[in-house]
Amino acid sequence: MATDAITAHLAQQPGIQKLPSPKLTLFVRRAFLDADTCAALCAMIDAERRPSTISDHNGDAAFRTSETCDLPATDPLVARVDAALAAFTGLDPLHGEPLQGQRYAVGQEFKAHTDYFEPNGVDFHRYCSVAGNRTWTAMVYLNEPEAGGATRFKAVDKTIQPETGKLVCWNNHRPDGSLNPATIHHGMKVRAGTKYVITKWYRELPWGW
Ligand SMILES: O=C(O)CCC(=O)C(=O)O
Ligand SMILES: [Fe+2]
Repeated sequence: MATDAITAHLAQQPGIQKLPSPKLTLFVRRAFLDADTCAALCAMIDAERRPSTISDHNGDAAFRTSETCDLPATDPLVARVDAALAAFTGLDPLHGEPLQGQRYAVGQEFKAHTDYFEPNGVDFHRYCSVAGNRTWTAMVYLNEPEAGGATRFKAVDKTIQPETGKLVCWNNHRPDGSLNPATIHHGMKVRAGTKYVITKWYRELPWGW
C-alpha cells in the first residue's frame, strides 16, 4: 500500500488515536497486545538479550545503553504478533525487518534519534542497499516501569508514557515521500523498574525473508 493508503487504513482501526499534528503522522492504540502476550515477550527478551547497537556512530558511548533481543520469526508467538502488526497497520510483512525486543534497566536510554538511516551517513549502504530505507516504525510497550521510560517526540512536543500493550506507530517520511526529521524521538531514562518494548521497522523494499 502507498503511504497515504497506510495512513487511511490506520485511521480506520478501532481504538486508534492520531496525533493532531501536521508535522508528524503518528498513531497510538492502547491495549493492542494483551498482558499475557506482553509477559511472554518480556520473558523471551530476558532470555536472549545482547547490548543494543546504533548505526552512524557519533562518539557518544552512552547514546543507546539498552539491550536488544532478536525475536525468532519461527516462534509461534512472535509470528502471531508479527501478523497482528501487519494486519493492523496494512504494511506488507515481507517489507518488515525481524521483530526486535528492547530492554532498559534503571538509567538506560536511547537518546534522541530518528529511525531512518541518514542517506549521507557512513553506514547507509551497509544497511540500506538491499531493502532501502525504513518507512514506518511500530513499537509496543510490554510493561510499565515504575518511573521514567517515556518516549519523547520533541519536534511535536509529545511524550508517550509506557503502558502494557500500547502500540505507537509513525511514518518516518512526510506525505511527499521525503524523510521526516520531526520523527526525532528519545527513549528516556528508566528511573525505577525495567522497561520492555518490541520494535518493528518496515522498509521501502522486501527485506529478503
Ligand atoms: O524505547 C523507546 O521508547 C524508543 C525506542 C526506539 O526509539 C527505538 O528502538 O528505535
Ligand atoms: Fe527509535
